[in-house]
Amino acid sequence: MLFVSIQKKLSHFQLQAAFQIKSETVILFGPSGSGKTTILNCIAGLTDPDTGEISLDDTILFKSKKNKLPIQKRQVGYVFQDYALFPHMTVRKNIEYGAYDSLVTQQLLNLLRIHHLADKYPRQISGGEKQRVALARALATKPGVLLLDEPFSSLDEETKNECYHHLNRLKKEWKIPILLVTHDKQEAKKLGDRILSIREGKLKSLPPEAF
Ligand SMILES: Nc1ncnc2c1ncn2[C@@H]1O[C@H](COP(=O)(O)OP(=O)(O)OP(=O)(O)O)[C@@H](O)[C@H]1O
Repeated sequence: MLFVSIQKKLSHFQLQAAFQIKSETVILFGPSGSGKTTILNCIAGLTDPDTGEISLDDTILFKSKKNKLPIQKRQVGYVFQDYALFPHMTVRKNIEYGAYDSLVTQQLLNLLRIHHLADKYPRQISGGEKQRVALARALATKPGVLLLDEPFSSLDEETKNECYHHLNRLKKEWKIPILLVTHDKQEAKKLGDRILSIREGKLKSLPPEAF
């Protein structure tokens, strides 16, 4: 379980976030600049809260600026908005980078149905395929939590639906907490078990029916 209870002063408001995520997909939904990426970055360790606590199962990720786990030890899988694949590496090498063991790369290539792309470079594959490679790369480290920052925003409807299908399959097989940022109500409905709405750094829990 992921536990987050943090405070951080941002330029125009105070971020105050408190939530827990079990083996489920929680959507973080809110306008631009409301603090969504900052929450993900605090969990991943790319930025620090001012105060608060973040833990994953029995491991404390953050308790204070002096008592925190380094990024590489956090077991957090993070898929950024722009995928950030390494352009000079093949799909297989991208996934192998930081992989837990060599078997896992092949399993992920199969699971996400991208085995036929293993020897191609990112410039040679489509947006939806890149998206699946980015997911595979994040999962190759066997993370205890998966963070997704608007990963499907630049995809067409058909490719989005395909990615939703893969993500829902992953959720069932991996049983880890997934926190997904999106602006898209349909996406929130299709993927979310729960929805956290955020406005100026304050969170509110919404049932999916409210959408
Ligand atoms: N380290 C920081 N210190 C102070 N303010 C920050 C810091 N990082 C981000 N901000 C500000 O905090 C606010 C929230 O930014 P954040 O990137 O978390 O929003 P977001 O909800 O992810 O937006 P978007 O949907 O546009 O990506 C913005 O006004 C941003 O300028």
